[in-house]
Amino acid sequence: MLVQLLWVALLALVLILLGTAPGLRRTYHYVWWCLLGYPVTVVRVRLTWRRLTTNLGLAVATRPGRALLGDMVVRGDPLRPVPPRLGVPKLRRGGLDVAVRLHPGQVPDHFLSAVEALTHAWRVHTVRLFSDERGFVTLSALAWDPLRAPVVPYQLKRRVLRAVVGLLEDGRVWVIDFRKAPHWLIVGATRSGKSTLVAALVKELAPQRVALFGIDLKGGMELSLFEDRLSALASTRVEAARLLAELVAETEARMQLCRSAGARSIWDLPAKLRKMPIVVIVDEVAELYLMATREDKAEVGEISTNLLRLSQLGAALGVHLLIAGQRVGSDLGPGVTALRAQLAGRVCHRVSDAGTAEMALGDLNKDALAAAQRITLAEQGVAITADTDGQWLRARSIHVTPDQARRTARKYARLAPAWPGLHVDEPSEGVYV
Ligand SMILES: Nc1ncnc2c1ncn2[C@@H]1O[C@H](COP(=O)(O)OP(=O)(O)OP(=O)(O)O)[C@@H](O)[C@H]1O
Repeated sequence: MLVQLLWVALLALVLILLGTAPGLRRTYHYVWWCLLGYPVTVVRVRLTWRRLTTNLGLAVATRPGRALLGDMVVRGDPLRPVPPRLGVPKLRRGGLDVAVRLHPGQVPDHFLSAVEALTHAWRVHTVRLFSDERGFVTLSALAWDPLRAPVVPYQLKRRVLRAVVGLLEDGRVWVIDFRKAPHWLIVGATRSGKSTLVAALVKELAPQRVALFGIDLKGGMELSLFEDRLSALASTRVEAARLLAELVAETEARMQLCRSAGARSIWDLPAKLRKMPIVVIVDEVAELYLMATREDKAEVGEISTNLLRLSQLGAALGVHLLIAGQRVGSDLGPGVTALRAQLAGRVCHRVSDAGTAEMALGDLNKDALAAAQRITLAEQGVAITADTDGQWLRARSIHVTPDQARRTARKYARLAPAWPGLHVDEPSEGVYV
Protein backbone atom coordinates (compact mmCIF):
# COMPACT_ATOMS: atom_id res chain seq x y z
CA MET A 1 0.00 0.00 0.00
CA LEU A 2 2.80 2.40 1.01
CA VAL A 3 4.71 1.60 -2.16
CA GLN A 4 1.62 2.32 -4.26
CA LEU A 5 1.12 5.64 -2.49
CA LEU A 6 4.73 6.57 -3.15
CA TRP A 7 4.30 5.75 -6.83
CA VAL A 8 1.14 7.88 -7.03
CA ALA A 9 2.93 10.78 -5.28
CA LEU A 10 5.88 10.47 -7.65
CA LEU A 11 3.59 10.37 -10.68
CA ALA A 12 1.71 13.44 -9.40
CA LEU A 13 5.01 15.29 -8.91
CA VAL A 14 6.14 14.46 -12.44
CA LEU A 15 2.77 15.56 -13.88
CA ILE A 16 2.90 18.84 -11.92
CA LEU A 17 6.44 19.47 -13.13
CA LEU A 18 5.50 18.74 -16.74
CA GLY A 19 2.39 20.91 -16.46
CA THR A 20 4.25 23.89 -15.03
CA ALA A 21 7.37 23.47 -17.20
CA PRO A 22 6.47 25.96 -19.97
CA GLY A 23 5.60 28.68 -17.41
CA LEU A 24 8.70 27.95 -15.34
CA ARG A 25 10.86 28.07 -18.44
CA ARG A 26 9.50 31.48 -19.41
CA THR A 27 9.71 33.18 -16.03
CA TYR A 28 12.13 31.26 -13.78
CA HIS A 29 14.47 29.72 -16.31
CA TYR A 30 17.19 28.88 -13.75
CA VAL A 31 14.66 26.94 -11.63
CA TRP A 32 13.34 25.24 -14.76
CA TRP A 33 16.87 24.26 -15.73
CA CYS A 34 17.67 22.71 -12.33
CA LEU A 35 14.38 20.80 -12.02
CA LEU A 36 13.77 19.67 -15.58
CA GLY A 37 16.14 20.97 -18.23
CA TYR A 38 19.30 19.58 -16.64
CA PRO A 39 18.06 16.01 -15.89
CA VAL A 40 16.47 15.71 -19.35
CA THR A 41 19.66 16.97 -21.03
CA VAL A 42 21.80 14.54 -19.00
CA VAL A 43 19.66 11.66 -20.25
CA ARG A 44 19.92 12.99 -23.81
CA VAL A 45 23.74 13.32 -23.54
CA ARG A 46 24.05 9.73 -22.28
CA LEU A 47 21.65 8.26 -24.86
CA THR A 48 23.18 9.98 -27.87
CA TRP A 49 26.87 9.73 -26.96
CA ARG A 50 27.71 6.43 -28.64
CA ARG A 51 25.81 7.17 -31.87
CA LEU A 52 27.13 10.72 -32.09
CA THR A 53 30.76 9.85 -31.56
CA THR A 54 30.49 6.96 -34.03
CA ASN A 55 28.90 9.17 -36.72
CA LEU A 56 31.45 11.93 -36.11
CA GLY A 57 34.41 9.57 -36.27
CA LEU A 58 35.36 10.16 -32.63
CA ALA A 59 34.75 6.58 -31.50
CA VAL A 60 37.73 4.37 -32.24
CA ALA A 61 38.08 0.65 -32.70
CA THR A 62 40.05 -1.20 -30.09
CA ARG A 63 40.44 -4.22 -32.39
CA PRO A 64 42.77 -4.02 -35.41
CA GLY A 65 41.23 -3.36 -38.83
CA ARG A 66 42.91 -6.50 -40.17
CA ALA A 67 42.52 -10.13 -39.11
CA LEU A 68 43.79 -13.47 -40.24
CA LEU A 69 41.17 -15.81 -41.71
CA GLY A 70 42.83 -19.12 -42.44
CA ASP A 71 45.83 -18.12 -44.54
CA MET A 72 44.18 -14.86 -45.68
CA VAL A 73 44.40 -11.34 -44.25
CA VAL A 74 40.90 -9.77 -44.08
CA ARG A 75 40.50 -5.98 -43.83
CA GLY A 76 37.42 -4.18 -42.51
CA ASP A 77 35.89 -1.80 -39.97
CA PRO A 78 35.41 -3.39 -36.54
CA LEU A 79 31.74 -3.57 -35.59
CA ARG A 80 31.58 -1.64 -32.33
CA PRO A 81 34.04 1.25 -32.08
CA VAL A 82 34.48 2.51 -28.50
CA PRO A 83 33.36 6.08 -27.79
CA PRO A 84 35.63 8.33 -25.70
CA ARG A 85 34.80 7.91 -22.00
CA LEU A 86 32.21 10.45 -20.84
CA GLY A 87 32.34 11.78 -17.25
CA VAL A 88 29.36 12.74 -15.09
CA PRO A 89 27.66 15.87 -16.49
CA LYS A 90 27.95 18.54 -13.79
CA LEU A 91 25.24 21.11 -13.23
CA ARG A 92 26.27 24.72 -13.69
CA ARG A 93 24.29 27.96 -13.83
CA GLY A 94 22.13 27.64 -16.94
CA GLY A 95 24.12 24.75 -18.36
CA LEU A 96 26.26 21.72 -17.73
CA ASP A 97 29.91 20.68 -18.01
CA VAL A 98 31.04 17.22 -18.92
CA ALA A 99 34.60 15.89 -19.10
CA VAL A 100 35.65 13.54 -21.89
CA ARG A 101 38.74 11.34 -21.79
CA LEU A 102 40.53 11.36 -25.15
CA HIS A 103 41.56 8.14 -26.84
CA PRO A 104 45.31 7.79 -27.52
CA GLY A 105 46.00 9.68 -30.75
CA GLN A 106 43.15 12.14 -30.26
CA VAL A 107 43.66 15.88 -29.65
CA PRO A 108 41.10 18.57 -28.64
CA ASP A 109 41.00 19.80 -32.27
CA HIS A 110 39.30 16.54 -33.28
CA PHE A 111 36.34 17.55 -31.10
CA LEU A 112 36.17 21.16 -32.34
CA SER A 113 34.39 20.26 -35.56
CA ALA A 114 31.89 18.16 -33.56
CA VAL A 115 30.68 21.04 -31.41
CA GLU A 116 27.94 22.13 -33.82
CA ALA A 117 26.57 18.57 -34.05
CA LEU A 118 26.60 18.23 -30.24
CA THR A 119 24.64 21.49 -29.92
CA HIS A 120 21.87 20.10 -32.13
CA ALA A 121 21.86 16.62 -30.63
CA TRP A 122 21.65 17.92 -27.04
CA ARG A 123 19.21 20.71 -28.02
CA VAL A 124 21.12 23.43 -26.20
CA HIS A 125 22.10 26.96 -27.18
CA THR A 126 25.85 26.39 -27.50
CA VAL A 127 28.51 23.84 -26.69
CA ARG A 128 32.04 25.08 -26.05
CA LEU A 129 35.21 23.12 -25.75
CA PHE A 130 37.96 23.58 -23.17
CA SER A 131 41.05 21.61 -22.51
CA ASP A 132 42.64 22.43 -19.17
CA GLU A 133 44.06 18.98 -18.48
CA ARG A 134 46.19 16.84 -20.77
CA GLY A 135 44.25 13.87 -22.12
CA PHE A 136 40.83 15.42 -21.38
CA VAL A 137 38.46 17.94 -22.91
CA THR A 138 35.52 19.57 -21.19
CA LEU A 139 32.33 20.12 -23.16
CA SER A 140 30.43 23.02 -21.67
CA ALA A 141 26.80 23.38 -22.75
CA LEU A 142 24.62 26.44 -22.22
CA ALA A 143 20.86 25.93 -22.23
CA TRP A 144 19.92 29.37 -23.55
CA ASP A 145 21.56 32.56 -24.75
CA PRO A 146 22.71 34.35 -21.56
CA LEU A 147 22.81 37.63 -23.46
CA ARG A 148 19.05 37.57 -24.11
CA ALA A 149 18.27 39.12 -20.72
CA PRO A 150 21.33 39.10 -18.46
CA VAL A 151 20.60 38.36 -14.82
CA VAL A 152 23.69 38.68 -12.71
CA PRO A 153 23.94 36.24 -9.80
CA TYR A 154 24.14 37.65 -6.30
CA GLN A 155 27.75 38.44 -5.45
CA LEU A 156 28.80 37.65 -1.92
CA LYS A 157 32.33 38.95 -2.18
CA ARG A 158 32.98 42.40 -3.55
CA ARG A 159 36.38 43.90 -4.22
CA VAL A 160 37.29 47.50 -4.63
CA LEU A 161 37.60 48.69 -8.26
CA ARG A 162 35.89 45.54 -9.50
CA ALA A 163 32.44 45.89 -11.04
CA VAL A 164 30.15 43.15 -12.30
CA VAL A 165 28.41 44.86 -15.20
CA GLY A 166 26.69 42.05 -17.11
CA LEU A 167 27.06 38.56 -18.50
CA LEU A 168 29.47 37.05 -21.02
CA GLU A 169 28.30 34.81 -23.84
CA ASP A 170 29.75 31.77 -22.06
CA GLY A 171 27.48 32.39 -19.06
CA ARG A 172 30.14 33.85 -16.74
CA VAL A 173 29.77 37.28 -15.21
CA TRP A 174 31.21 40.22 -17.09
CA VAL A 175 33.62 42.05 -14.84
CA ILE A 176 35.27 45.40 -15.39
CA ASP A 177 38.22 45.13 -13.06
CA PHE A 178 40.43 48.22 -12.85
CA ARG A 179 43.04 46.31 -10.84
CA LYS A 180 43.48 43.93 -13.79
CA ALA A 181 43.14 46.38 -16.69
CA PRO A 182 43.73 49.85 -15.19
CA HIS A 183 42.10 51.89 -17.98
CA TRP A 184 39.16 51.18 -20.28
CA LEU A 185 37.90 52.35 -23.66
CA ILE A 186 34.17 51.99 -24.37
CA VAL A 187 32.92 52.82 -27.85
CA GLY A 188 29.53 52.54 -29.55
CA ALA A 189 27.21 54.36 -31.91
CA THR A 190 24.28 56.29 -30.56
CA ARG A 191 21.67 54.04 -28.83
CA SER A 192 24.11 51.11 -28.75
CA GLY A 193 24.22 50.89 -24.95
CA LYS A 194 27.27 52.90 -23.79
CA SER A 195 25.43 54.97 -21.20
CA THR A 196 23.68 51.88 -19.85
CA LEU A 197 27.05 50.19 -19.38
CA VAL A 198 28.48 53.28 -17.66
CA ALA A 199 25.38 53.36 -15.43
CA ALA A 200 25.87 49.67 -14.54
CA LEU A 201 29.50 50.40 -13.71
CA VAL A 202 28.74 53.45 -11.56
CA LYS A 203 26.01 51.50 -9.75
CA GLU A 204 28.65 48.94 -8.74
CA LEU A 205 31.37 51.45 -7.90
CA ALA A 206 29.08 53.79 -5.94
CA PRO A 207 29.07 51.69 -2.71
CA GLN A 208 32.87 51.31 -2.85
CA ARG A 209 35.50 53.54 -1.30
CA VAL A 210 36.41 55.02 -4.65
CA ALA A 211 36.46 58.67 -5.72
CA LEU A 212 34.53 59.16 -8.96
CA PHE A 213 35.10 62.07 -11.34
CA GLY A 214 33.18 62.93 -14.48
CA ILE A 215 34.06 64.79 -17.66
CA ASP A 216 31.08 65.22 -19.92
CA LEU A 217 31.26 67.95 -22.54
CA LYS A 218 27.72 67.31 -23.73
CA GLY A 219 26.75 69.84 -21.06
CA GLY A 220 26.96 67.14 -18.38
CA MET A 221 23.73 65.60 -19.71
CA GLU A 222 24.85 61.99 -19.26
CA LEU A 223 27.04 62.03 -16.16
CA SER A 224 24.96 64.54 -14.19
CA LEU A 225 22.75 61.54 -13.38
CA PHE A 226 25.45 60.42 -10.97
CA GLU A 227 26.45 63.90 -9.83
CA ASP A 228 25.58 63.19 -6.17
CA ARG A 229 28.24 60.49 -6.07
CA LEU A 230 30.85 62.36 -8.14
CA SER A 231 33.60 64.30 -6.40
CA ALA A 232 33.69 66.69 -9.37
CA LEU A 233 31.95 66.96 -12.75
CA ALA A 234 33.48 69.00 -15.58
CA SER A 235 30.96 69.95 -18.23
CA THR A 236 32.97 72.47 -20.28
CA ARG A 237 36.37 72.17 -21.86
CA VAL A 238 37.85 74.80 -19.53
CA GLU A 239 36.61 72.84 -16.50
CA ALA A 240 37.89 69.60 -18.03
CA ALA A 241 41.36 71.09 -18.60
CA ARG A 242 41.49 72.35 -15.00
CA LEU A 243 40.26 69.05 -13.53
CA LEU A 244 42.75 67.00 -15.55
CA ALA A 245 45.62 69.30 -14.51
CA GLU A 246 44.60 68.86 -10.86
CA LEU A 247 44.40 65.10 -11.28
CA VAL A 248 47.89 65.03 -12.81
CA ALA A 249 49.15 67.04 -9.82
CA GLU A 250 47.46 64.54 -7.46
CA THR A 251 49.07 61.64 -9.37
CA GLU A 252 52.50 63.24 -9.11
CA ALA A 253 51.98 63.81 -5.38
CA ARG A 254 51.13 60.11 -5.01
CA MET A 255 54.24 59.18 -6.93
CA GLN A 256 56.34 61.29 -4.58
CA LEU A 257 54.63 59.70 -1.58
CA CYS A 258 55.26 56.16 -2.85
CA ARG A 259 58.90 56.99 -3.55
CA SER A 260 59.51 58.39 -0.08
CA ALA A 261 57.71 55.42 1.54
CA GLY A 262 59.64 52.93 -0.61
CA ALA A 263 56.40 51.55 -2.10
CA ARG A 264 55.88 50.49 -5.72
CA SER A 265 52.17 51.32 -5.75
CA ILE A 266 49.55 52.89 -3.49
CA TRP A 267 48.48 49.38 -2.52
CA ASP A 268 51.88 48.82 -0.88
CA LEU A 269 51.60 51.97 1.25
CA PRO A 270 50.95 51.57 4.98
CA ALA A 271 47.25 51.97 5.84
CA LYS A 272 47.69 55.41 7.39
CA LEU A 273 49.21 56.79 4.17
CA ARG A 274 46.83 54.97 1.87
CA LYS A 275 45.20 57.06 -0.86
CA MET A 276 41.73 56.55 -2.18
CA PRO A 277 41.53 55.08 -5.72
CA ILE A 278 40.18 57.44 -8.35
CA VAL A 279 38.11 56.59 -11.42
CA VAL A 280 37.76 59.34 -14.02
CA ILE A 281 34.84 58.79 -16.41
CA VAL A 282 35.11 60.70 -19.68
CA ASP A 283 31.93 60.69 -21.78
CA GLU A 284 32.12 61.56 -25.49
CA VAL A 285 35.89 61.86 -25.62
CA ALA A 286 35.84 63.32 -29.18
CA GLU A 287 34.50 66.59 -27.73
CA LEU A 288 37.77 67.02 -25.85
CA TYR A 289 39.77 66.90 -29.08
CA LEU A 290 37.64 69.17 -31.29
CA MET A 291 39.35 72.37 -32.41
CA ALA A 292 37.62 75.41 -33.85
CA THR A 293 40.03 78.24 -33.05
CA ARG A 294 43.75 78.75 -32.41
CA GLU A 295 43.17 78.99 -28.65
CA ASP A 296 41.42 75.61 -28.79
CA LYS A 297 44.61 74.08 -30.15
CA ALA A 298 46.63 74.94 -27.03
CA GLU A 299 43.83 73.73 -24.75
CA VAL A 300 43.36 70.47 -26.67
CA GLY A 301 47.13 69.90 -26.56
CA GLU A 302 47.17 70.35 -22.79
CA ILE A 303 44.14 68.07 -22.27
CA SER A 304 45.60 65.42 -24.54
CA THR A 305 48.95 65.48 -22.72
CA ASN A 306 47.32 65.30 -19.29
CA LEU A 307 45.06 62.39 -20.28
CA LEU A 308 48.09 60.57 -21.61
CA ARG A 309 50.08 61.27 -18.43
CA LEU A 310 47.23 59.95 -16.26
CA SER A 311 47.04 56.81 -18.38
CA GLN A 312 50.80 56.25 -18.20
CA LEU A 313 51.30 56.96 -14.50
CA GLY A 314 47.90 56.19 -13.02
CA ALA A 315 47.82 52.37 -12.91
CA ALA A 316 50.12 51.95 -9.90
CA LEU A 317 48.96 55.15 -8.26
CA GLY A 318 45.28 54.30 -8.16
CA VAL A 319 44.16 56.75 -10.88
CA HIS A 320 42.05 55.02 -13.50
CA LEU A 321 40.43 56.19 -16.72
CA LEU A 322 37.22 55.10 -18.38
CA ILE A 323 36.99 56.75 -21.78
CA ALA A 324 33.69 56.48 -23.66
CA GLY A 325 32.76 57.76 -27.08
CA GLN A 326 30.64 57.32 -30.20
CA ARG A 327 33.41 58.07 -32.61
CA VAL A 328 36.98 57.52 -31.54
CA GLY A 329 39.05 57.48 -34.72
CA SER A 330 42.67 58.27 -35.46
CA ASP A 331 41.40 61.40 -37.28
CA LEU A 332 41.00 63.02 -33.84
CA GLY A 333 44.77 63.34 -33.70
CA PRO A 334 47.87 61.43 -32.65
CA GLY A 335 46.99 62.03 -28.97
CA VAL A 336 44.01 59.66 -29.28
CA THR A 337 46.04 56.85 -30.84
CA ALA A 338 48.71 57.23 -28.14
CA LEU A 339 46.01 57.21 -25.45
CA ARG A 340 44.39 54.09 -26.96
CA ALA A 341 47.65 52.18 -26.52
CA GLN A 342 47.41 52.76 -22.75
CA LEU A 343 43.77 51.64 -22.47
CA ALA A 344 44.16 47.91 -21.90
CA GLY A 345 40.47 47.16 -21.40
CA ARG A 346 38.26 47.56 -24.48
CA VAL A 347 34.53 47.39 -25.03
CA CYS A 348 33.08 47.83 -28.50
CA HIS A 349 29.31 48.08 -28.98
CA ARG A 350 27.69 48.43 -32.41
CA VAL A 351 29.57 51.18 -34.18
CA SER A 352 28.65 53.23 -37.22
CA ASP A 353 32.15 53.74 -38.63
CA ALA A 354 34.89 51.23 -39.28
CA GLY A 355 37.56 53.58 -37.86
CA THR A 356 36.08 53.44 -34.36
CA ALA A 357 35.86 49.63 -34.32
CA GLU A 358 39.43 49.52 -35.65
CA MET A 359 40.52 51.88 -32.87
CA ALA A 360 38.85 49.74 -30.19
CA LEU A 361 39.81 46.25 -31.33
CA GLY A 362 41.96 46.42 -34.47
CA ASP A 363 45.24 46.23 -32.58
CA LEU A 364 44.08 43.31 -30.40
CA ASN A 365 42.33 40.74 -32.53
CA LYS A 366 40.93 40.81 -36.09
CA ASP A 367 38.24 38.21 -35.26
CA ALA A 368 37.01 40.42 -32.42
CA LEU A 369 36.84 43.33 -34.83
CA ALA A 370 34.76 41.30 -37.29
CA ALA A 371 32.45 40.14 -34.47
CA ALA A 372 31.91 43.77 -33.38
CA GLN A 373 30.97 44.77 -36.90
CA ARG A 374 28.30 42.04 -36.93
CA ILE A 375 26.41 43.46 -33.90
CA THR A 376 22.99 44.53 -35.15
CA LEU A 377 20.80 47.54 -34.33
CA ALA A 378 18.44 45.33 -32.35
CA GLU A 379 21.23 44.11 -30.04
CA GLN A 380 21.30 47.08 -27.71
CA GLY A 381 23.73 46.60 -24.85
CA VAL A 382 25.62 43.81 -26.66
CA ALA A 383 29.34 44.44 -27.03
CA ILE A 384 32.66 42.75 -27.64
CA THR A 385 34.91 42.97 -24.63
CA ALA A 386 38.62 42.34 -24.91
CA ASP A 387 41.83 42.94 -23.07
CA THR A 388 45.43 42.92 -24.11
CA ASP A 389 45.95 39.18 -23.65
CA GLY A 390 44.04 38.79 -26.92
CA GLN A 391 40.99 37.13 -25.36
CA TRP A 392 37.64 38.48 -26.45
CA LEU A 393 34.00 37.57 -25.91
CA ARG A 394 30.51 38.86 -26.67
CA ALA A 395 28.86 40.33 -23.61
CA ARG A 396 25.77 42.26 -22.60
CA SER A 397 25.42 44.73 -19.79
CA ILE A 398 22.68 44.62 -17.18
CA HIS A 399 19.89 46.99 -18.13
CA VAL A 400 20.32 49.77 -15.56
CA THR A 401 17.88 52.59 -16.20
CA PRO A 402 18.90 56.24 -15.71
CA ASP A 403 16.51 56.39 -12.76
CA GLN A 404 18.10 53.40 -11.00
CA ALA A 405 21.55 54.93 -11.53
CA ARG A 406 20.40 58.29 -10.13
CA ARG A 407 18.90 56.62 -7.05
CA THR A 408 22.07 54.62 -6.36
CA ALA A 409 24.23 57.73 -6.72
CA ARG A 410 21.97 59.59 -4.28
CA LYS A 411 21.99 56.69 -1.82
CA TYR A 412 25.80 56.64 -1.65
CA ALA A 413 26.35 60.40 -1.99
CA ARG A 414 27.94 60.46 1.48
CA LEU A 415 30.77 58.25 0.17
CA ALA A 416 31.85 60.89 -2.37
CA PRO A 417 35.00 62.40 -0.88
CA ALA A 418 35.60 66.12 -1.08
CA TRP A 419 38.05 67.18 -3.75
CA PRO A 420 40.92 68.02 -3.31
CA GLY A 421 42.21 65.95 -0.41
CA LEU A 422 41.35 62.34 -1.04
CA HIS A 423 43.24 60.91 1.90
CA VAL A 424 41.37 58.04 3.56
CA ASP A 425 41.51 57.44 7.27
CA GLU A 426 40.18 54.13 8.50
CA PRO A 427 37.32 53.17 6.19
CA SER A 428 34.12 53.21 8.16
CA GLU A 429 31.75 51.99 5.46
CA GLY A 430 31.72 50.93 1.85
CA VAL A 431 33.78 48.23 0.20
CA TYR A 432 37.48 48.84 0.71
CA VAL A 433 39.57 45.72 0.36
N1 LIG B 1 22.02 45.95 -21.75
C1 LIG B 1 20.88 46.36 -22.25
N2 LIG B 1 19.80 45.57 -22.22
C2 LIG B 1 18.62 45.98 -22.74
N3 LIG B 1 18.44 47.17 -23.34
C3 LIG B 1 19.47 48.00 -23.42
C4 LIG B 1 20.75 47.66 -22.87
N4 LIG B 1 21.60 48.68 -23.09
C5 LIG B 1 20.89 49.62 -23.74
N5 LIG B 1 19.62 49.22 -23.93
C6 LIG B 1 18.56 49.98 -24.59
O1 LIG B 1 19.13 50.83 -25.54
C7 LIG B 1 18.76 52.18 -25.30
C8 LIG B 1 19.94 53.09 -25.62
O2 LIG B 1 20.96 52.79 -24.69
P1 LIG B 1 21.99 53.89 -24.22
O3 LIG B 1 21.30 55.17 -23.87
O4 LIG B 1 22.82 53.26 -23.18
O5 LIG B 1 22.80 54.10 -25.57
P2 LIG B 1 24.02 55.07 -25.84
O6 LIG B 1 24.99 54.29 -26.66
O7 LIG B 1 24.53 55.67 -24.60
O8 LIG B 1 23.36 56.19 -26.73
P3 LIG B 1 23.77 57.75 -26.81
O9 LIG B 1 25.18 57.79 -27.30
O10 LIG B 1 22.79 58.26 -27.83
O11 LIG B 1 23.58 58.32 -25.45
C9 LIG B 1 18.33 52.23 -23.84
O12 LIG B 1 17.30 53.16 -23.64
C10 LIG B 1 17.82 50.83 -23.58
O13 LIG B 1 16.44 50.78 -23.86
